[in-house]
Amino acid sequence: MSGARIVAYDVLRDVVDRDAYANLALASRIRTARLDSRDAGLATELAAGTLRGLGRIDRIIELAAGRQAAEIDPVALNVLRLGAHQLLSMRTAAHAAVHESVELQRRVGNERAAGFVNGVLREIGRATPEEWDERIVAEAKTPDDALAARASHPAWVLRALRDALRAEGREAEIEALLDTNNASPRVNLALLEGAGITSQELAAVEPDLFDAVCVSAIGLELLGGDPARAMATAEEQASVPAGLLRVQDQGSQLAALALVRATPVAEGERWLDLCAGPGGKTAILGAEALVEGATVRANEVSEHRADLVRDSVSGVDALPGEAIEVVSHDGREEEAFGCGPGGHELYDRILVDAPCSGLGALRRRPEARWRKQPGDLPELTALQAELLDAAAAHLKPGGVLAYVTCSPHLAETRVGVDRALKRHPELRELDAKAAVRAAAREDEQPELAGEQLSAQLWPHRHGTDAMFVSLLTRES
Ligand SMILES: C[S@@+](CC[C@H](N)C(=O)[O-])C[C@H]1O[C@@H](n2cnc3c(N)ncnc32)[C@H](O)[C@@H]1O
Repeated sequence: MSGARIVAYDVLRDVVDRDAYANLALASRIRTARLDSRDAGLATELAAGTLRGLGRIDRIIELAAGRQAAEIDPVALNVLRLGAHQLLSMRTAAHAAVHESVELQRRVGNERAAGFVNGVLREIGRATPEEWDERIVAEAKTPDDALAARASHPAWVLRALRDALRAEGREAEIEALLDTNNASPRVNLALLEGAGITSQELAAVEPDLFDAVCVSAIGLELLGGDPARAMATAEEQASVPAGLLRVQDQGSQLAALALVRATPVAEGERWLDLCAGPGGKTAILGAEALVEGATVRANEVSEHRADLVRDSVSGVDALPGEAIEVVSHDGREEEAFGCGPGGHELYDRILVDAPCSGLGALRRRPEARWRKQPGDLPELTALQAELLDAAAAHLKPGGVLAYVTCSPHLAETRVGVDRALKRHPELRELDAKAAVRAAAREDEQPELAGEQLSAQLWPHRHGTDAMFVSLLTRES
């Protein structure tokens, strides 16, 4: 019985039965089990792949078992899910997947259910994955249900993603997007200003570790292996200061850089990151601010996440220059902006990286699609509007406000921006597409569709999370 399979089973149970976050559970279980990097990779693919595919996998298990998933013993169901994922998506040899799953059932559950696990997985192994997909599609009630079942997304998420693509005339790309959401993304890194070496130079020094052919001007892709080890190698071999090479999605990099590239920066500018935790974009802004002669204040409502921001910017803070101020307040309150009684602080650039549904990062958060509900949206969009209003009130004339979400859901993107523009006639939208292009590598310019000035990035097109960026300025 391989350690990887036991870790994957434990993670599945942590996430499905105990509401844990898959990425945190994986890191902790892999560490405790002391898996080597090969087994860690296998455990990650088993657990994350099973969680992404849960909708499709459960449907197929139900057909093969002849009963509803809710009627199956929870331990055996999780064992079956891992086994089915190996048979349907990892193309593990059927005898190996069945044998390992039966052994796993004996180890973590009761012996009596081992025969049931054996029977259901053998039944699944009798047809090809394509034949199973035909069966689940055939019994779906609507075409949306059929696509949602095959591509393992809740139908409401599928519709929200398709609406956002349709707004750009790209509705036909929905299947490509859903398939990309189901694949493990490469680890992306950002190499911050102040590192003394560009991302292209670092990739040239360590060609076995990094590839710099990617969309963000400061981005790198990890070619494989452990990110922590790769970062340590960059420190040792290329003298990259600690904390300046960081794991970060490239869409997230482009969103932060777009705020800086939107207009020329003047010496002494004051920047505010209103919803900063855990601080990925704050670190980029801090490093850029050192070069541009600006200062950064980062605010985050949660004390714990404000501590994560402090950790995140420690590498930038160690560079000579102005330190980044990190505070913890509700971004809708005056204190977040550093206003004393009667005072009214204004900023040249404000980032509102708003709390959102996260539907743009489904690749990276394997369980997220099953946890979100359409009912979450009204509360989120109300909070996004209030944070935007508070930021607008503290934007200098001629300043730039970046409204960013890690979601392409129209209610959180265009609709939110259009409503804000109606509430604030003093605001005008800038060309975010141009700013995102200015943040991208010259030879990897992202193709950004749609007539609006805002920019929507897509996993299947740009290899990034589906980040949305709108840039607003206050008329002088
Ligand atoms: C999308 S995340 C920001 C990600 C971050 N900018 C980064 O790149 O690492 C949104 C953050 O907003 C915080 N938040 C939620 N409500 C808030 C509020 N009322 N005021 C300020 N921050 C808030 C959340 O705790 C969360 O850390």
